[in-house]
Amino acid sequence: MRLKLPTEFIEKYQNLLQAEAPAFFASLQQNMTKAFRLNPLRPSWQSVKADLSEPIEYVPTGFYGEINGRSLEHQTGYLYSQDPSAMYVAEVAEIHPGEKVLDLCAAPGGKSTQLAGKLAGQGLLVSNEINRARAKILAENLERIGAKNVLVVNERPDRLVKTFKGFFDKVLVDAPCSGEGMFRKDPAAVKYWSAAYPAECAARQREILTSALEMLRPGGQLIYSTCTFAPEEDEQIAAWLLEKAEIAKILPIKKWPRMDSGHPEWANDQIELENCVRLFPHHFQGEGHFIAKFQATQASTGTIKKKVRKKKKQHSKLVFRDLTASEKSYWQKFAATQFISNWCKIADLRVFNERLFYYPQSWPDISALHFVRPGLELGVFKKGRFEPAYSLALAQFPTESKNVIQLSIEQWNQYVQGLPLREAAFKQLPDGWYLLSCQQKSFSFGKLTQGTLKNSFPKGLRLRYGN
Ligand SMILES: C[S@@+](CC[C@H](N)C(=O)[O-])C[C@H]1O[C@@H](n2cnc3c(N)ncnc32)[C@H](O)[C@@H]1O
Repeated sequence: MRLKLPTEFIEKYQNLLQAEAPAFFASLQQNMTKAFRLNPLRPSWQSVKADLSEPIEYVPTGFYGEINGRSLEHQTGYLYSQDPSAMYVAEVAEIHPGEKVLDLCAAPGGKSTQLAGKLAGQGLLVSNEINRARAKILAENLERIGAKNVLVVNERPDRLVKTFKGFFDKVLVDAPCSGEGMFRKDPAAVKYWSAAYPAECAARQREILTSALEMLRPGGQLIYSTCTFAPEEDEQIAAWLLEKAEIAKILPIKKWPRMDSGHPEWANDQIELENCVRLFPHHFQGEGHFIAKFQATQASTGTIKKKVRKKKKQHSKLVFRDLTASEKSYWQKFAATQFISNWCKIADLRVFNERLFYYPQSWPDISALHFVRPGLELGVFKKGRFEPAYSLALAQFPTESKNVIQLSIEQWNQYVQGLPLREAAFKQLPDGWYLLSCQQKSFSFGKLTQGTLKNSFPKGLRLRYGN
């Protein structure tokens, strides 16, 4: 179906793009280019079952093509579907394992899952999403890829500053925007658009960025991106950032073939704005993105005077605690039967609401914040026992585990629909918890009792399967 573009949108881009405008408008009527990424956190990730015949040159883990969201490979976090232009943002961030990284506007997690892969389990990723429902989806996506060193929080950016002032090596602001690059994917974005909308979004972006700068360490890097073409939200925001005392300079971004430079003439003519990158759908295979990268000064951050918002309500201080002696023994017993080599030291574990989390002491205390995932959930203590969590199964490889049951693809399909499994062969095995694996991909823990594998697959995820 032909997309009906608003007249003011057409006039605006006719003016800005001049001779290129017809090609730009035509590209918005074309089909989207589908792509996906492989997950380097998984063992043998390069030999996953998927069509890898069209690699994306600027993303080492990226490929053009469509994946099946219900496939074993997707459900066990080997593959992630993502717009090819959105994939360049995390590449630009040039993450090194061990860094402390904030993804401030993170749901549903396209960039966070990529950033977590680049951290390779070292350092810390804090993924924040302001919208609670979206934050839960973000947590699920990060769980699925088996990320161990990620905190998922659900806060307004200004509320994060007290906890994380000057803390991060890198902050990504993939800002809420007027979404002009989403027109092809989501025609509702066209209906939402008005000539005034980019300026409204820009005001919100400035607010978010003000908080982002405060959380950057001196000399750290800020990566700013949008999926819109509006100069008000792109070059003009970059120009505004360049005027900030905290920003030393705008860093050049490598332009691969068909990537455009920023347009200084669409802001204040500062030539440095050419360092930004624009991905236009009439030049580039993808929906469209704008990316800019900034270096913070070596001086300390956090000098900006911000509007102080009134607190709506004081929420109670959440309590993380150390394990009790009996919890320690339940956990140690479970770990001894499961792990070939135990990567969770007791000192790195904390209990919150009877749930056990991998949350090393070196990580900042997030108990004053709303959060969705305070570290990797390992399991829950119930009366006199420990039950391992789904998220631990996704972060644990069959090759690292002692108690594994290998299931066929048919059994996997039944199990993820919530069904128990009964097999004669199970009767030979001792009762207890097993890591369930299919084609060497772990997907859940299951409790075996007298030959029946009870179903422990999370109820909320079961509904998404079925034939
Ligand atoms: C472009 S989307 C992020 C996409 C995500 N980075 C990804 O790659 O999957 C922007 C996100 O910002 C969130 N957001 C909206 N208003 C916000 C605000 N005032 N502060 C922070 N985030 C906000 C939206 O809910 C949305 O999830």
